[in-house]
Amino acid sequence: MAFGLSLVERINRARADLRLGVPIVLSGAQGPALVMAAETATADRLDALRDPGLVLAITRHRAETLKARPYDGDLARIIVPRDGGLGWLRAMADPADDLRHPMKGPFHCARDGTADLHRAAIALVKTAQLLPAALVLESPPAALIAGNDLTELPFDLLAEALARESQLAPVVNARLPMVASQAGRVHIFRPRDGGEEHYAIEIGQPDRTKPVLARLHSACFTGDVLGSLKCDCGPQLNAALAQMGAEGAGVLLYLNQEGRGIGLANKMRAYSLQDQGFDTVEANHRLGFEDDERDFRIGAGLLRQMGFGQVRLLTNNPRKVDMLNAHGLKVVDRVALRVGETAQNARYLATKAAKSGHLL
Ligand SMILES: Nc1nc2c(ncn2[C@@H]2O[C@H](COP(=O)(O)OP(=O)(O)OP(=O)(O)O)[C@@H](O)[C@H]2O)c(=O)[nH]1
Ligand SMILES: [Zn+2]
Repeated sequence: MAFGLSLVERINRARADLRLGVPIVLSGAQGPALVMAAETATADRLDALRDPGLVLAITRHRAETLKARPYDGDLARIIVPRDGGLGWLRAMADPADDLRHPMKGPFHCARDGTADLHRAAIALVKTAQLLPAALVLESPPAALIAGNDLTELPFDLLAEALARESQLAPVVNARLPMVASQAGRVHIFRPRDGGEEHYAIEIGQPDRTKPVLARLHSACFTGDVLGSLKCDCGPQLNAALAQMGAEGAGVLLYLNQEGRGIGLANKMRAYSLQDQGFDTVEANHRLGFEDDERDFRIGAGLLRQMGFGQVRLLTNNPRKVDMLNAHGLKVVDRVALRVGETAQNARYLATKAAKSGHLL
């Protein structure tokens, strides 16, 4: 292994930079481009980037709300107006004040050239769990790059690197007696790509030659820890563990994909939009996200790595069944998990059934 930084290591550095409001460089055949996340951009750096060619890349979902033209299909490249300051930028990225200030346009959108660079910039900003909006300046003045020690990524390799299935290394496992079962064991897995750690809770000693009772649970701080009434996550977590305890065997994967993969801060933004009347899917879209940003391959990879080939899957989500079947697991049975319905989450559950294909 070379001593210098690998692409994955550079990507992690770039992610940290973007979260801090530091620009990064995407370099390609057309020369370098500067990228900065709209959410964390500072006024000084925005001023330094100001140029007639400065573009704000947003996803088609955000563009739809803003009534900007997504000439590139999945995204729009809005030319940053000369008087577009930090307030304008934040309001473009963050829908919090959309209803109070609905008319932000008209916008001029770029349609020449390709948007591959902008697409890669948005993907990277998303993996930093920031709002999916990125400032992009192609062909920047050399003085902005030279000597500024900015993290540089080869843009042509970026999309593939970000889409690659993450490999998880087992770190440690230890016994954990729980209310649901005395015979609990927690395994910690760490992705080699620098992403979030994920956990497996093994109950008893499941026979690897038979289908195991399994659950893929996505982290929900509000539901799992705080007892939120807005979703059914906490009761689902406890019911799944209880069923595994009662049967004496099972495996629950606790995947750190909070808010269906958008992170807790963005989920709270979505909750705030839900208080303005939007449903769970509409709220994600207004923020610029897909309704589900989770990488379901992680669960399949973890189960395989732990030696499981067949599962009885506790879920109401047919996408989880399809994903496991497509990635080397055999779902021999889907076990429904309907618990924790409240007056406050009735609309949320109805929306998941109507729009996300959840089974009632
Ligand atoms: N973005 C967003 N995420 C939410 C919202 N409510 C709950 N979540 C997240 O949704 C995820 C729920 O995941 P799961 O329990 O795996 O649920 P599921 O995909 O509905 O499937 P099953 O529970 O298996 O039927 C968690 O990551 C929660 O944090 C919301 O309104 N917006
Ligand atoms: Zn939840």
